[in-house]
Amino acid sequence: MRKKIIAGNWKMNKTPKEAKELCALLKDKVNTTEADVVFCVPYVDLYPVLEELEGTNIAVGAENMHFEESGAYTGEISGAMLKEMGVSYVIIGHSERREYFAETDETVNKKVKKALEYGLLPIMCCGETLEQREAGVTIEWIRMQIKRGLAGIGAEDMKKIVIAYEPIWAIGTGKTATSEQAQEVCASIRQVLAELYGPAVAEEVRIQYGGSVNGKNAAELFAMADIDGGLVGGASLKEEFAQIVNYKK
Ligand SMILES: O=C[C@H](O)COP(=O)(O)O
Repeated sequence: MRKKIIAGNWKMNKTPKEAKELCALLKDKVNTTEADVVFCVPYVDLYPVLEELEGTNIAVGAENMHFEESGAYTGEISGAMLKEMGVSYVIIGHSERREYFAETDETVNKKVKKALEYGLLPIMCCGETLEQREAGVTIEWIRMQIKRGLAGIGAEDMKKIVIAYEPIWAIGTGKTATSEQAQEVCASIRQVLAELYGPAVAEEVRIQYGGSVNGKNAAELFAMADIDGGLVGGASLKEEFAQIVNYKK
């Protein structure tokens, strides 16, 4: 049985002071779940959040990292820097990074490899646009993103990676994929993982759904056979996140 993993992606929200306040509001309320809980926060919030969450079961993640070791990459952050701070997870290839910061499956692949090298657990994102869904190419597109993102990664490393399926049309729009739509794609991701790594590895990998997850729809989405939790944007910035994390209660 796969353990659920529910991660908040704060995106470009919360100053360090506000980050501490949000942690203080949420930590006791989310520390009680059986699921793994991760707060993925802006770089400048990592220290205050790590400090505020010390002694809880809540893990801390970054929202991005660079694929190079170090060097002349002004404004970038390396895997080594994140690891030394005590960060556990890192989101890689979010659709907003692909859209606004020219990330490609190739850079995603390099970042996933570098994260693993530093013992960071990647949350690798994939997802289709509305046009792709309407054109009926969703599964084909997702299969390609998964294969390219994971190129050259071995089975043992694969077990450490979390895949987040986020249909772009459902992000921040209030338009959630139905649980059947989300399940269909998550099952197809597990299928491609089985083809690449064998069924045993595919069964171990955790696949999240993301896109307008909220306190009301979380239980139904997370009850689907191949959905092992969520990557939550907007609702992770408020008390509602506790409701999502405690979806069983
Ligand atoms: O990473 C999180 C997703 O982009 C979902 O964002 P949302 O929950 O605000 O739709």
